[in-house]
Amino acid sequence: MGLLHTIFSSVKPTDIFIGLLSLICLYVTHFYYKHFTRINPFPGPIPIPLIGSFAIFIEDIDDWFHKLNKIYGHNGVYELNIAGNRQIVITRAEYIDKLVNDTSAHVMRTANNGLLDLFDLDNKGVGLNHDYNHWKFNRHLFSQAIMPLSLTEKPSNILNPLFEEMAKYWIDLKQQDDDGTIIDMATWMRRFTADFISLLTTGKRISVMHHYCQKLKNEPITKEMIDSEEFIEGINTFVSDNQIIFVPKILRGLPLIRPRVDHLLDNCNRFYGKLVDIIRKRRKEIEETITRGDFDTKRLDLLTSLIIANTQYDPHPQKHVDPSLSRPMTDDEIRGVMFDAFVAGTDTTVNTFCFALYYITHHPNVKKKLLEEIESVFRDDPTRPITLEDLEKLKYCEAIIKETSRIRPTVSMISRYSNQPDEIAGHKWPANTLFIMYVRGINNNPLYWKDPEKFIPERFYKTQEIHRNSFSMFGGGSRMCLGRKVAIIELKTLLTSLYRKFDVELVDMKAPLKVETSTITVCKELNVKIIPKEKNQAKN
Ligand code: HEM
Repeated sequence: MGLLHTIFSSVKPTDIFIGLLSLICLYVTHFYYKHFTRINPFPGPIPIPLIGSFAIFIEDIDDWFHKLNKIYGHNGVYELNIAGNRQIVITRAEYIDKLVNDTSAHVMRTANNGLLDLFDLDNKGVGLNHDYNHWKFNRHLFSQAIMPLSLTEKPSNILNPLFEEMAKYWIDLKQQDDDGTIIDMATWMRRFTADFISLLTTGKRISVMHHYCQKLKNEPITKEMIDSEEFIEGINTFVSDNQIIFVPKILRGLPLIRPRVDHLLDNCNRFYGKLVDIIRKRRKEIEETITRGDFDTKRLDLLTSLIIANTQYDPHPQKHVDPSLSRPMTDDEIRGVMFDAFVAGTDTTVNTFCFALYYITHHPNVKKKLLEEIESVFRDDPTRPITLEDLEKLKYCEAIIKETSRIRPTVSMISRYSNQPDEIAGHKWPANTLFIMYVRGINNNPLYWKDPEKFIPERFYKTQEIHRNSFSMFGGGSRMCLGRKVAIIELKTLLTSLYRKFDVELVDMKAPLKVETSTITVCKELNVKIIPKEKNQAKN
């Protein structure tokens, strides 16, 4: 004790300061030594210790990637350091082949050194699940529940009346002397897709569109209105700020980061609670219908399919070679999958739809061709419900959706994490390397696309001329989007329904798209004027 006391009492504040300074110098020297002696050095911004590239905290991440692509991406690979993690960004189609098509090696999406476990996402659901066995089990059951749905008229049977309902609200909101209604399409679509996914997954609606309309009409606030707005808020907050989940644990306590983590955590826990409530209620309803003997296995929604999968009530019991896939799901596992359905299945469609609308309104020739196609398919009755057969015929509409996703993808960065040594882009990489496929860069690379900045849906008619892997809307390989078929049905139905009934004008033709990127590029606002067709024709 005496000796320790003597040592500490002889330490002066300047000694502590010098000690700390030496430690920092050592850390910084070590950081840059590692940086400048790294394997396969590729061009990219010089990182700052601990932080990496500071720009990520101040710029829109997609715009920043786009800018870096122009400066460093000429040879198809550049690199970044984000919060101490090296990321290899791939911008050439030929280099991503192995990442998307080698289904066995590149299954993981992240290094899992961030806060995934704090948010209970590291081994839950599908999208961010880092535990291979849990991911495989969840993906298998999610796919088994959603894929057959997309081959039936079920999505269309939900979408048709839901659009009619939304159209009624818009007309209802029109001022008497106006020829149309000015709406923020992004806000409406967020509500439409949430109602759609809720009906598709649970068979029940959350009526967010209805409550939003009540709010716009200044009707008295009810508990249902608050509940449904909270539901939307739960999805929106996660979509807008989920990047914070990838911040390394060591940085969590920093003053700029802690409040964002706490806010998102609070939001997630509330949203998880709502989903668990829905699942428990449905389990109870199923048990009651089974006891009464009127359980209907024909009208299954996604949630019911997940609850009864691999139980004696499963109408399509499957024998698996892999016995780990044959057990029923727990409520907690179903909650993870339902969370993905709402988070991955709503905003992606909203943004693609809003971007498409923006491009259509800026390209009268494209709009004209779309209207002609709609006219030719619905010549018999322009007001009848849209069927799967109609959607098959709407080829130009599909080309517009693809061209929109090429020029302005809503998911512009897709990651793959290699936990074993690997060879990518002609270089050998050690285990634990994170690769980012920069979709926007590849989709707009003049090597594969003539005049990439021009909006030309006709490109997608000549599929044989499209360079392999040069267009990615739904990713690829074993982690390819599970909702891709539903998404295309939804987008085609929405565009067709909208242009059958209304004409659409942008409120400000000069304004650029208002976007913000987290892991996806979100359309913040799209103000449009919706003019009912009869009125517009009368005016012309
Ligand atoms: C226009 C709409 C959509 C777009 C652009 C889109 C895009 C994507 C992309 C790029 C991925 C990553 C694929 C990869 O890593 O290779 C993905 C994953 C996923 N998507 Fe979609 N998606 C859309 C709609 C939907 C819908 C409607 C659902 C469900 C209802 C859905 C569910 C999922 C799920 C669960 C994953 C994670 C798959 C996994 O990690 O195994 N998506 N999506």
